[in-house]
Amino acid sequence: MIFLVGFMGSGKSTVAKELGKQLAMPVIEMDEAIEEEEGMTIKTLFEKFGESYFREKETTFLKTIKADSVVSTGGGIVEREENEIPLSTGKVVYLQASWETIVERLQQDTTRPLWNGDDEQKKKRFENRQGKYERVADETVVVDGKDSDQIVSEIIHRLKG
Ligand SMILES: Nc1ncnc2c1ncn2[C@@H]1O[C@H](COP(=O)(O)OP(=O)(O)O)[C@@H](O)[C@H]1O
Ligand SMILES: O=C(O)C1=C[C@@H](OP(=O)(O)O)[C@@H](O)[C@H](O)C1
Ligand SMILES: [Mg+2]
Repeated sequence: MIFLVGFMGSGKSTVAKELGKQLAMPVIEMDEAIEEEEGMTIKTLFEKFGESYFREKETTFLKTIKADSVVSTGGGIVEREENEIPLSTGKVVYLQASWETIVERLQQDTTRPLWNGDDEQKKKRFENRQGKYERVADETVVVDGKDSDQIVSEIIHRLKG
């Protein structure tokens, strides 16, 4: 199992697809799976039931993953300490992006419920999570200025070595 972790916009969903292809492993996109189970978008789910409801679903789903796969987690997977147990059953790869990269990529984004409010609030969330990603990571890959092919190659190289 390979878990990709990192802040919103670090490229987990994009990289997971490519990495799965290259390694011929199934890809599990946690947000998509939760959207299917709940029959609504993450955005609507947050609006209707709030963040803690989503976190429950996220933790429950994470625990059910059994197949050897590439898992694209949501950026908030590190918000609950109990998620560290299922994460520790696989290799955790942290896609580390700078604040500038995140802002550039998510400037126009309206789909992520926690990518809202003023910049200071968003940056606080970003800074608060850095140590948490580092804590769960087996490997850290800096993504700034790299395309997904480069990132995928680097992940494969790291996991081999
Ligand atoms: N290596 C990359 N270089 C430039 N843009 C990227 C890269 N990886 C992803 N993106 C773009 O950044 C945005 C967020 O990517 P996404 O894979 O959804 O991240 P995450 O799942 O970590 O939130 C998307 O618009 C995506 O096309
Ligand atoms: O960082 C977060 O708390 C979240 C990140 C999102 O996934 P991405 O990291 O793929 O954007 C999604 O799970 C939800 O909107 C909450
Ligand atoms: Mg994603």
